[in-house]
Amino acid sequence: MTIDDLLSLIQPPDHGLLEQAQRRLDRLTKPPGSLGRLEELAACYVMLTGKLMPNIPRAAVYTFAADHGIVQEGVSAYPIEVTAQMVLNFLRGGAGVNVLARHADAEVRVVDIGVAVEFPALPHLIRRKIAPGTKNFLHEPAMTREQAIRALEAGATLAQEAAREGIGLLGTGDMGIGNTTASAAIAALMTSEPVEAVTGRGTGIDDRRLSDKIRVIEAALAFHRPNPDDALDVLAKVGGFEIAGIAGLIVGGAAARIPVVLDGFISGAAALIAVGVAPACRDYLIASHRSVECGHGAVLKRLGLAPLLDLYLRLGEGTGACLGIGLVQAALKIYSQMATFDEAGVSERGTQC
Ligand SMILES: O=C(O)c1ccc[n+]([C@@H]2O[C@H](COP(=O)([O-])O)[C@@H](O)[C@H]2O)c1
Ligand SMILES: Cc1cc2nc[nH]c2cc1C
Repeated sequence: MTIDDLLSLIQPPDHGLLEQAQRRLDRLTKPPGSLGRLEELAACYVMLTGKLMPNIPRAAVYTFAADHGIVQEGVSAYPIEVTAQMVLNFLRGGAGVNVLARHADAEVRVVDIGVAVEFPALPHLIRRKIAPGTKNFLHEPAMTREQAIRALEAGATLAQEAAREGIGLLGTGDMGIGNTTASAAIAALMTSEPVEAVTGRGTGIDDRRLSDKIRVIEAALAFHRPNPDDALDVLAKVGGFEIAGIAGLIVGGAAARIPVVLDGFISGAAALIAVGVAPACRDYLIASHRSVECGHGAVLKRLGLAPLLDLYLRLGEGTGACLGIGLVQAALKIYSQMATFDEAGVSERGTQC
């Protein structure tokens, strides 16, 4: 199914269901609203999925891995080989995202959508490579428009397959040395913030590399002049394959009525692309956390999302998404397992106050 086909499938949320869910929450044995954003999460899940009494959903975090030609400009603290090495770590279950996914009872699904290394057939690696890394976008477009569309469609198809398997909650994750540079370029364009306001230290670069990174992004944007009203143009000129895959997962998730829990800065940049391509998918997004990466606040503001957590995370992989998934699951357990005032024989508030 193409992205254009999916656009027509994204349904606007049913606000009547939001009210019905809130009425149930208000009958539970607690002062109304006292579980704060957990109540909001449960009611939103009901509204988005159309299920008034949902089961606790099976959750899957998709960690999209890809490489970036822009690393030739010295924009990361780590060498490009780390992307492929971390893919193997994910597959062995030893990375941060694996640990937090186990904690949240979520599955990690690792997707090679553009790693520079050709992997042998490895159990559980989802092979969707569009190309062995992007081009260096200081000098040429990161990818062709056709590649951008194929990467988006690969992500969207994964979401649709997940829906058919009965997955009821999706998480986004990324692995790609150099991808905070691509994400900052997208963030600057799509939030209209100056490059220096949305460019951070990524894996931990020093002051000199940070100012070089800012200059590289400014030069690339001046060279390509991507059109911020054309998300595919932005993605193709300065994006990355994992960013495209995540954007596709979001669009496909929304089309299948599955809420999508976003990870950090890279997932935020991907969400800007997804919303640019399909504005209606914004409703299906849940921001797990606000990353240390300095552009993430502006990205979330532009998306109109309030992060659930602010834990000074900056790992990526889907680690924050796992924590967010745990909160959605907690919210749905409250919604479905807490006793009502009637069931528990607890007195509701009288009129005396
Ligand atoms: O998720 C985030 O907010 C985040 C912030 C900083 C770095 N990262 C991770 O670090 C890698 C990119 O950093 P860099 O410095 O190579 O651009 C990539 O694999 C990301 O998953 C992730
Ligand atoms: C070790 C390492 C793990 C990561 N996970 C996501 N990005 C990463 C970058 C590095 C360098």
